[in-house]
Amino acid sequence: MCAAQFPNGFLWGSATAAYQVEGSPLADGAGPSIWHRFVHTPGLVRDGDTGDVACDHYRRWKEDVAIMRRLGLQAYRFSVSWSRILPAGTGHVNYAGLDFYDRLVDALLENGIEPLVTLYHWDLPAALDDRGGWLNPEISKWFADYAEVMFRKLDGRVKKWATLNEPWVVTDGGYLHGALAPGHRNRFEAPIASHNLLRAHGAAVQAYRATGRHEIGLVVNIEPKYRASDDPADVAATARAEAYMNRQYLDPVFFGHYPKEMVEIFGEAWPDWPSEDFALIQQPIDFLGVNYYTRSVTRFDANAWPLKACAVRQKQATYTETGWEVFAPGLTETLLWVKRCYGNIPLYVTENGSAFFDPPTAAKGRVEDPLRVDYLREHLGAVRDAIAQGVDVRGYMAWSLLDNLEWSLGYSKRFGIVHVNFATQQRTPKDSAHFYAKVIASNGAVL
Ligand SMILES: OC[C@@H]1[C@@H](O)[C@H](O)[C@@H](O)c2nc(CNc3ccccc3)cn21
Repeated sequence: MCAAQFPNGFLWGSATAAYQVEGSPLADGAGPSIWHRFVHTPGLVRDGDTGDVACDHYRRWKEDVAIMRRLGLQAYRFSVSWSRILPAGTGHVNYAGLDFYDRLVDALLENGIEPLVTLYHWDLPAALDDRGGWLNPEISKWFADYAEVMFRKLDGRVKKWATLNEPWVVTDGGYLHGALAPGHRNRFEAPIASHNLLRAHGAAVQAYRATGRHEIGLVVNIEPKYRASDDPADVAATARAEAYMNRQYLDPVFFGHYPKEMVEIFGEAWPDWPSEDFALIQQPIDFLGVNYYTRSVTRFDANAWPLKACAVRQKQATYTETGWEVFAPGLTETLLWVKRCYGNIPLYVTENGSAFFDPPTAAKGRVEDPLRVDYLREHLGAVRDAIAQGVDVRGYMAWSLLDNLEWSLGYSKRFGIVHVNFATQQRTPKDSAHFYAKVIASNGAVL
């Protein structure tokens, strides 16, 4: 393999998530999700933005598949809205909701695009939140039953499934700091939600082994932690941050136990877990999805709750609109770290991307986004470097296909390689999309 090339069969794609792009949250019998509730609670989302319309992908999916085809995408990672399938989260199946994903998958396959399906990307049915949601241990069965409905409908046409997207964000954002749905701020709830997310992941993998015939994995966000100094307090803070964000989910799945730092971080709020839970959590998976955006240079901070650690801004670095340092070597390091710590399990970079302000371009039909092109080029080079060092990376999904609802930040941050005019819903591939198309067509040789 030439150093400048990616392996034959490397899977080039892009990614979205249901609540961020679909719109029509209650159409055709769908039930509300916790994000539908969250965005309609005044003051929680910037500018009062909601996912009521978003990118109108629920209605414009054919147009969006055609855009993917024109860009030469080989794969499309998307998530299923649980409450479209099971409006109350359990029980009655809403066949109109199933039909939407059935048609989308068929259209992708007809256009030579492989679907990668995420079962949970943060949009819990509101009816299940009313029953405790991720705090109720029964959710492992609720989730497995939902997953089985999807497996029976789509498995075979869908050959790569992911149970959860970023359990760390679900817990840290939704239960510890409260910036994301369902907006709890409770250090006793966070570990329970985390643990039940992992139990639900394990139960869904078990269900897949009984009904599915292809591959299933987990998607985690990994942000490599670099210590700000050799001061023992900074070294310890960095170890806590790495355990909390990067190992809290991988250690249970691969080793059957939590990092030892979790007790130190949560103290009395960290329960003694039933040992039988880890047999469920440790179901073997076929691949790991890694979402990488940035790194964190980390120091001790006595006031930073609960980690007593914080990030140190880097003077010479470029930062994105979300305040994340552009640091492509961190992606190589992350992929090598996963291989070193957990073995050479097949990896997909399931999300990588950047939010930059896209200045209005004089040329009609063109959106110049040079900073996003640079970010993409540098990070694809980082993936290639990890592959050259023996990491089994099998694909890359650019985040995101479309500008979309950036959760509590509303539409203020644009990650898309395709621009969306939310007033008209017009899609315009950005320069980054045209660059990515050339990368795909050459299997990375243009990098
Ligand atoms: O923020 C960009 C994307 C977001 O739109 C996706 O839905 C989500 O999967 C996603 N995860 C990250 C990385 N993790 C993260 C870290 C801190 C706060 C929020 C997300 C970035 N993104």
